[in-house]
Amino acid sequence: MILHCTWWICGIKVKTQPLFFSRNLSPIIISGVESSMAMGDKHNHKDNKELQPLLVFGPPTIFPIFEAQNSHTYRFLKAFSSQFPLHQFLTEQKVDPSSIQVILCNPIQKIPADVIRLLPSLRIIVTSSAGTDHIDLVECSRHNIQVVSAAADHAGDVAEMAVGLLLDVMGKISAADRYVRKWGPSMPLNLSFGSKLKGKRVGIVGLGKIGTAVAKRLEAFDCRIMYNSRNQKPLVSYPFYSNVVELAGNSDVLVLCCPLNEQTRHITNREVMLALGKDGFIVNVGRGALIDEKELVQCLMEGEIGGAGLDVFENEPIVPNELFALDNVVLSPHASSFTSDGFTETCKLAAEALQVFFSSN
Ligand SMILES: O=CC(=O)O
Repeated sequence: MILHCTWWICGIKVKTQPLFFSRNLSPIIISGVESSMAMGDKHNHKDNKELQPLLVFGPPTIFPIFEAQNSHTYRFLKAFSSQFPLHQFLTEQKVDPSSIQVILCNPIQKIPADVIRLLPSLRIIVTSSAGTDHIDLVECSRHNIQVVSAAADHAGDVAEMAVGLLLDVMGKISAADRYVRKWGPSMPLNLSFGSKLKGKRVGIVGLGKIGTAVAKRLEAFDCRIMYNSRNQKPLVSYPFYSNVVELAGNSDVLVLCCPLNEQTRHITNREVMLALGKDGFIVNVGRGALIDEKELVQCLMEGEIGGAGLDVFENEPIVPNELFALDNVVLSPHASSFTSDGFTETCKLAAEALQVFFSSN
């Protein structure tokens, strides 16, 4: 059987094969970090039936990958090439899946059980994310495959994105930007007013490292912080709500920061959004499936909530079309942790993880 990886750039299938070999000549799949920049492109891989690769890494991307010397993938490859003698393939390649020992992936690229079963020599999966919900961990443990998160400590980066999305959607900054770009000399200023963040009641769902970093930053805006998490935290003085509907009912803003698991999937549903109310805002920097996306789209379209700032989506990189037409939504391509500094650190950690693995196994 032949493993065939295809990359997409700006919706165009390119014959670029991001495969290279580690020092013991086991192929490593680079599954490209830029694929997380893929939202908004209609030509996603689901639409393309002409080619049926076994694995499709790198759905349509916004930026050219291999030309851009400062692109994430380029830097990712470079980080590895200082550790391993790499042979990077820039033309279409076919690889025997039984020789693959390593997968490098980001949180958008699902590694389900059937992919794992296709790779009998797979020994380690290194993900650039803190979350591992995109990997079938049960199947990995069944086959003794190590899963490593190489995410740098990016709580601060994610928190900054959360605050940015919130300021943007409440202040209508992106909507205003779109408006000004079409602004002719005779066009009246008719953009509706935004809301201020100062003094708002903010309910944080998941008060871990990221949630705490969000709270700290929002305190500077005189926001009143409250939270929901699995358990009340004894050393935290913010009001605790064990029930998310009640938290929403007492908040002007909900910020979702918790990991995705069976307890948190769709933790924000229509009932929560109705409790938040027509002037309420939601920011999601956790995982798309923390919100029931269909119900979110409906609530946004019907004005049941004021707006949403979303860095994550339920079926990335697919974004519901309805959202593109809405001005009360700000969209970001699961990019909160990809600051330049953070990503450099992640590359280093991923390279170290592989080095440690191969020197001790
Ligand atoms: O999504 C990003 C992460 O899990 O680190």
